[in-house]
Amino acid sequence: MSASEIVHVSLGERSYDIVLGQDLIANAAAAINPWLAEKGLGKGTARGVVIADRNVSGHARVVANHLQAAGWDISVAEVDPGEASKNLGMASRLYDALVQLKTDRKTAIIAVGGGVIGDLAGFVAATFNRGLPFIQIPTTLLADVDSSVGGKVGINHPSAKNLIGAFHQPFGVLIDTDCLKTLPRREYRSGLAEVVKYGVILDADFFGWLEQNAEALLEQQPGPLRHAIARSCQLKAMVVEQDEFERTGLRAALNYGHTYAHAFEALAGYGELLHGEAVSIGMVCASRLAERLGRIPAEMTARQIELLKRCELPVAIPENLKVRGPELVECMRLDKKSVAGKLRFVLPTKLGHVELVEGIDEAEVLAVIEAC
Ligand SMILES: NC(=O)c1ccc[n+]([C@@H]2O[C@H](COP(=O)([O-])OP(=O)(O)OC[C@H]3O[C@@H](n4cnc5c(N)ncnc54)[C@H](O)[C@@H]3O)[C@@H](O)[C@H]2O)c1
Ligand SMILES: O=C(O)C(=O)C[C@@H](O)[C@H](O)[C@H](O)COP(=O)(O)O
Ligand SMILES: [Zn+2]
Repeated sequence: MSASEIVHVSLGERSYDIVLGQDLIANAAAAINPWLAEKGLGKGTARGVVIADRNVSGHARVVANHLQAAGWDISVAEVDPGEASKNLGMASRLYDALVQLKTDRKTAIIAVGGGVIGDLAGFVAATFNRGLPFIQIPTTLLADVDSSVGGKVGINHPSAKNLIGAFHQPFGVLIDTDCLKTLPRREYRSGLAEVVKYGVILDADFFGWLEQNAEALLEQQPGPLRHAIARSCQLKAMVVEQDEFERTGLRAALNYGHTYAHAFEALAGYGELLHGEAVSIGMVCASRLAERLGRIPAEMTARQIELLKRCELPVAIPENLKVRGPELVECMRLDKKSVAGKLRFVLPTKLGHVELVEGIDEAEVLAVIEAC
């Protein structure tokens, strides 16, 4: 077993560590206790609620049993798996559970699961009692490389993704790659889309490395897997440190492909397309849009498509999904990057660099969808 590594996210008093390794959750207190102590929550106050879904109840039990054995007063709240659970109704049921448990401001919310659990539990942690300590224990590749880091938490509105939310940084992120051993293959591939995203938006060398290692990553070879997760976390941390609240436009880079993707997810019905699948198609659309506007050569889109295909991700809208036409643009208008009802897109300029662009003709936006 190799040693853990740490990526630090430097955000003043909201700073935290991402600990990455194997065989970590069975000894979670070793990481979590110091995180609580650093933030002024002493050992004697170790109280927590683990929030998980049914598919990860095994991993949640390992965490809960261990924390209990380590002296914590621990409870577990379980929600139904899947994107359809990331809503106000489920948040409300969790609030009820926290009331029942007499949750106080020193009770830590511990999210054990994928991005749905992290976003939902994080949103509840951000809002209950005006904010509870929050710990992320991701169990999907997507959550390892993206959703557990950076503090965006939230729930979907029926009309648009992540419309209701907050910025609520975790006290720490514990990534145990052994959890991925139980993850279905389709879900694993979905996470690869966000990994490819980092290469396109921030790091041409990393994109090249992914081209060299796509098959090894698909096979979950430990070395390449660990490098992909660590590099993704480093890149996300670097962006979040510079623009935590998405004010300057820098953090918007992480939204590459998401203006299209979020509309696909909402219109198809939450859960039909996995988030990473939608992001994969959305990146192809955004890249084609940049091409149509003369911002990049066709070769750059072709390289992305090739890599995404090798990651066994979709690069075109599936025939059976009714996500084309003007209603798609209406849905996109609800995107949080929009200003005064005008769409803004994250578009590549070259491999490893993107820009936030406004004033794009909607006919171009729609033309790209027809081509996808
Ligand atoms: N906050 C952010 O910065 C951010 C970033 C990216 C994505 N997201 C959000 O994350 C969500 C997608 O996250 P996701 O792809 O992890 O989906 P998910 O949380 O729905 O998990 C995928 C599926 O795998 C199951 N699962 C999870 N871990 C497992 C494991 N180890 N073994 C077996 N089954 C397991 C889950 O029960 C679920 O059915 C979307 O809602 C997206 O909007 C948020
Ligand atoms: O952390 C960010 O910032 C991101 O944009 C990461 C995205 O991968 C993620 O899907 C995020 O939830 C999108 O946020 P939203 O505010 O655009 O809904
Ligand atoms: Zn995403």
